[in-house]
Amino acid sequence: MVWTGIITDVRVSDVRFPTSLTLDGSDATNRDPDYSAAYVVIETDRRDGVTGHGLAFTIGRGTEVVVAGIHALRHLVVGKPIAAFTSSPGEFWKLLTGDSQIRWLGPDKGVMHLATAAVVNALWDLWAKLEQKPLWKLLSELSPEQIVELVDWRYLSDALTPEEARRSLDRLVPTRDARAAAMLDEGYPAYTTSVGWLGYPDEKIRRACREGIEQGFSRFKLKVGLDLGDDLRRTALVRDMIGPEHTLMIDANQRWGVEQAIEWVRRLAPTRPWWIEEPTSPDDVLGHAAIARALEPLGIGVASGEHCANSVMFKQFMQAGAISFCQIDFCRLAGVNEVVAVLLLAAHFGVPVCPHAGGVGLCEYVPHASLFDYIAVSASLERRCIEFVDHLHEHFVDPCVVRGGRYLAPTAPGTSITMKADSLAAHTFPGGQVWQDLSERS
Ligand SMILES: C[C@H](O)[C@@H](O)[C@@H](O)[C@H](O)C(=O)O
Ligand SMILES: [Mg+2]
Repeated sequence: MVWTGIITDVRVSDVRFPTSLTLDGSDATNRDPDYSAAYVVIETDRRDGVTGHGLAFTIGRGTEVVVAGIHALRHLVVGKPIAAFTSSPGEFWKLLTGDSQIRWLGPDKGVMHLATAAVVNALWDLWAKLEQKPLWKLLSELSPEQIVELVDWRYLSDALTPEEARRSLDRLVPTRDARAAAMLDEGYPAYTTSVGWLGYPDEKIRRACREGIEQGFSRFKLKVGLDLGDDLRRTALVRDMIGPEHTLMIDANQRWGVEQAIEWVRRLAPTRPWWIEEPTSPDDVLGHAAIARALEPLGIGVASGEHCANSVMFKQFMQAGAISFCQIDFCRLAGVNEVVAVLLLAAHFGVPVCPHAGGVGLCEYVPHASLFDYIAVSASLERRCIEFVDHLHEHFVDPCVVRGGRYLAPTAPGTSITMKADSLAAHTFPGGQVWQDLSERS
């Protein structure tokens, strides 16, 4: 279908939620996050008034810098026909990431990459709404050739060629429908991080574990990394609460050096964590590989990706055997196109993808990636689960739904990221009512 219409505007808001007041989202490095987003709305001249929404997740201060980054991309989008994106999304992605002057600010990393993610994902939201399909369905119905076209292969084809990717996608086409039906029936396995933010006192952790089990979760993630004594106590507490049959994961949010990570996690090993997440710098491929080698005999995997800058970095992590779980982030990578690139790489290297979703809007986004992965790319649920954090869903028009420890398949057209207008207005920084009230109180 060729969609008519011209993109007429890219509007951006700086929206922040004061989560630091309750320490929701806190970890050993990010001690007081205010879950925030640079929020984009793409407008067109179409009579149906359809708009494309997208966001880049941030944690408070600095959101204004991402907003400026999005403004810097305007000239690449405004005035373009919608069909320039929908007929060749891969070419459009290269245009957005390849501006001959802006590229100097990256390439493909940092603030401009976050800004690009918000814009790319807003374009996909627009397209999925026009098609009247949730994003996962739109992606899962693309042909293998169309999927391969989404990806910029320039820096990836030494590890995986587009022809190889197309052949493995081809093999799964006849069975896609059965997996899509299973997803609609059963949903996708989730794990919860809401039990273990670093700033939570023990009693709150106990309560959250009890609630998590009642809600049907079997996998629980706890923040570690600040104080070994606290970690020994808290990991034992969670293991005790969830019992030997359930799964515990731990997340250090980049707190340690390589050797320190190995020593610290060895001390926590008796509580049998399934993975240690972000043990060290997110850029240290060989450091992660060393940690992975040291912890493998203990049955502890290394997970990383929420700060992995781009698909080239993911390629190296996988080539080096440095991660046993790939945690794509829907808006740290430059949106859907680059997420698809990493899903293809992960399937090729046999690394399970367990998307990062600890933030505002990420739980809304990532089921689309995992459902598509299962239906069209990896066809496996083994060692795979999507993160769930139970915060701020009430601000979205089509919030994610998790039941019995599984994400239900999103059904509304788009990417599920459209925020309610009154939530957006109240949380806009610094002028929204919520921030006005807080500044009057202080
Ligand atoms: C600041 C954030 O809440 C992080 O702690 C969070 O993304 C976390 O690393 C996670 O894995 O969910
Ligand atoms: Mg994490």
